[in-house]
Parts: sequence; C-alpha cells; structure tokens
Amino acid sequence: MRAVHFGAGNIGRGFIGETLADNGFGIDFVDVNETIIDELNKRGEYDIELAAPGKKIHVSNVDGINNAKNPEKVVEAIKTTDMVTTAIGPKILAIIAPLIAQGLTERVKSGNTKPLDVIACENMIGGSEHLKEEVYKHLDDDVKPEIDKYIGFPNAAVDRIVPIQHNEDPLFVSVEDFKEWVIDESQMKNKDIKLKGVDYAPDLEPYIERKLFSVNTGHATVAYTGKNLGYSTIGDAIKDPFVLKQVKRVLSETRSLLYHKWNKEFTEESLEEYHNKILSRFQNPYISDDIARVGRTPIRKLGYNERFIRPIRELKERGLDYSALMETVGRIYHFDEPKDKESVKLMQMLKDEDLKDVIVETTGLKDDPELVEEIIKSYHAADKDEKKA
Ligand SMILES: NC(=O)C1=CN([C@@H]2O[C@H](COP(=O)(O)OP(=O)(O)OC[C@H]3O[C@@H](n4cnc5c(N)ncnc54)[C@H](O)[C@@H]3O)[C@@H](O)[C@H]2O)C=CC1
Ligand SMILES: O=P(O)(O)OC[C@H]1O[C@](O)(CO)[C@@H](O)[C@@H]1O
Repeated sequence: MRAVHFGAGNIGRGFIGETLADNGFGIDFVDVNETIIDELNKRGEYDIELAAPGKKIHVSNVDGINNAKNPEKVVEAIKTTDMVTTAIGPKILAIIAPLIAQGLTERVKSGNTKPLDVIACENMIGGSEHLKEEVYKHLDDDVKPEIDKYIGFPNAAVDRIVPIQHNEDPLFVSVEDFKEWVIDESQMKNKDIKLKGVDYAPDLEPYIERKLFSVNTGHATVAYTGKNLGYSTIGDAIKDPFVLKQVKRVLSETRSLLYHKWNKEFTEESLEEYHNKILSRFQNPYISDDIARVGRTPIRKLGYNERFIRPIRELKERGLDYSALMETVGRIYHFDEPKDKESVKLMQMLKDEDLKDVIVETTGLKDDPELVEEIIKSYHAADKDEKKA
C-alpha cells in the first residue's frame, strides 16, 4: 500500500507519517522544502520521538517529491496510490488543488477505478470538502462523473501538538504523546481501508467542532493573552494565573456551546474531562511551544467560521455568555509578530484603516454591528493588559 502525503512538515512527519507507516503504508511525501525532500530521498526513513516518555518511533519506506520542481512525479504517484492526505495549511490547499486535479484526471483516464480517498488533515472545519471544491475548479466536465464515482473527500480532525522543531537532523521530529485522528466515514469511497489508530465517525461535525473550539480556541487564547502580557512561550504564559484563568473561562464558554449543540454526542462531564486533559497538554513541560507558532496567521484565526468568531456567533444566538472569548478577540488585534506576514498585514491595516472597517474585513461580521462594537471595546480594553505587564 502507498500514500501520497502533501506537506512533510511537523504534523505531516510527526503524526500522519507515523500512522500511515504503522499501517504498512510506504509514503511519497510532497513538499517544496528542498532540504526535507532531499533528506527523505537520501535516507528513506526518519525518527519521531514522543517527548515524554521519550519513546522513539522509526518510520521507513518513505521518499520525497518536490512539487515545484517535479510536478509530473506527483501526478504519476497519484495515478496508482491507495490514499492521499494533506497537512499543509488551510491556505495552501487551493495552491496544490490543480496538481491533485491533474493526478486524479490521469488516474481515472488510465482506467484505474480503484476507489480513493483524499483527506485534508488541517485545523479547519470542512477541510476536505474545501479541497474538493478547489480541485473541481480544475477538472474538465468530462472527467467529473468518474471522479464523483471513485474519489472521496472525507473530512477529518487531527489532534497532536507538534511544535516548531529546532533539531540538527531536519527529519527528526519531537511530538507529544497524545494523538487523535477522526475521519468522516460517511464521505469515504474506499471503506476497505480502515487505519488502526484512526477513529471513524458517521458524522464528523461534533468531533471537529469539539476539537477546534477546545484545543485550538484554548491554545490560541493562551497565545494571545500571553503575548499581550509579554510572554513568548506557551509554557511560560500558562504559568501566569491570569492566563490560566482566562483559558479556563474561554473553555467553559465553548463547553457550554458544545453541550447545547451536541448533547446527544457529549455529556457535560465528558466535555469537562476533555478540557482538563487539554489544559494539562498545554502545560506539558516536555514540549516547548512558541506563542508565535500557536498565534500564527491571526487574520485566518479571526475568520467568520474560525475558532473564535464562530463560537461567539453561536453562543450569542443561544443567549449564552461569550465575554471571555470576546476579550481574547480584542487581544488578537494586538498580536504584533514581525516574522508573521498576516500579523504584519494586520498591524498595517490598523494603522491605515478605520478600526471598525478592519474588524468587519477580518471577521466577516458585516451583518452584526453589535458584535463589531463589542470587539472595538474589547480591543481598547486589551490596551490595559499591556500596561499591566
Ligand atoms: N503542528 C501541529 O501541532 C498541528 C498542525 N495541524 C495542521 O496541519 C497543517 C500543517 O501544520 P504544521 O505541520 O504545523 O506546519 P509546517 O509548516 O510544519 O508544515 C507545512 C509544510 O507544508 C509545506 N508547504 C507549504 N506550501 C507548500 C506548497 N505550496 N507545496 C508543497 N508543500 C508546501 C511546507 O514546506 C511545510 O513543510 C496546518 O493546517 C495545521 O493547522 C493540525 C494539528 C496539529
Ligand atoms: O495555526 P494552526 O494551523 O491552527 O496550528 C496551531 C494549532 O495546532 C495545534 O498545535 C494542534 O491542533 C494547536 O495546539 C494549535 O492551536
């Protein structure tokens, strides 16, 4: 069995690679990072370390394809592969879509009718469906019925904290022990491939919302609250009682939303247990995670369907409290990270444009002036944090 995996970065090598290899797959990693691709081809293997308890995992039977230099090799690999996965970043899906479309076209035209699933493992709701839309923009009408028939795009949720790596070996990756990968079974075309270490859900929505509005909303809250107080790592920030209290308040708000929406799937107790586990993962002393990574791409994280604005909208609709989430949103507009292009853009927008316009543009809240006003207040209130620091 072989898989084509787009994005040989931290989660690609540190989680998806581990799981695929453990299921007997050989992996063609696709990336534009020449160092990583060259090393994968030279060695055909790499190591993962579970930061605690310090266990090593060896991954072999892997190679690399540079899609910028050798796109034809990617097309060739997709023609015969058994699975396609991505962990490349939500914004990059549209960039790799034309190549996936070409690979799938040649696959069905070559007569390969073996069902294939294309699974986007990104921190976003509806990731594979989004990739599907992007791929279909590049398909000719005559192949679409065949692709509809044989190619699935099941949504997925992946959870493991993999910080930016600072190792001498560019392939080595140190990860937390915890991992969770859930795939929407109802959208799969090849139900013969069920990976061990992966959960299959009849409907992914409750699970992806639970993950995004807990791990990602919570982690980002630690990042933005901590940054505003002058911290640069998650570990240092969460030791501050103010930051810990803030993330607990935020999680209690998202928990109330998750419970109201998904009380058939989750009990209040199970959500509380889930959130306590997440807090202990953020506090893991064996993982050193930069606030710059967790808070990266703030404009994306302010999006209408993202980890803050979506729960705020849905809590408001239900008349439930979202004050702590709102406080975090105010702090996102203070996230000044010169190495992060979106942060630089956001800081520039705040200099050049009216605050209200920036908020509407970044959050998409054009039909909710009330929420926009609340964000304006929260932005100004966040100035006081800086003075406290
Ligand atoms: N790191 C983590 O803890 C987790 C990350 N994720 C998600 O996984 C995705 C990847 O995140 P990370 O692995 O942390 O990022 P990363 O930056 O370590 O990996 C992304 C990889 O994609 C490659 N890439 C970028 N543009 C490309 C292009 N046009 N063509 C081919 N390759 C390209 C980069 O060279 C890099 O190797 C994101 O969507 C993130 O939300 C999900 C769960 C956990
Ligand atoms: O900015 P992104 O892509 O959501 O990635 C950061 C997130 O990845 C994780 O490490 C795992 O989901 C989170 O802890 C963090 O919120």
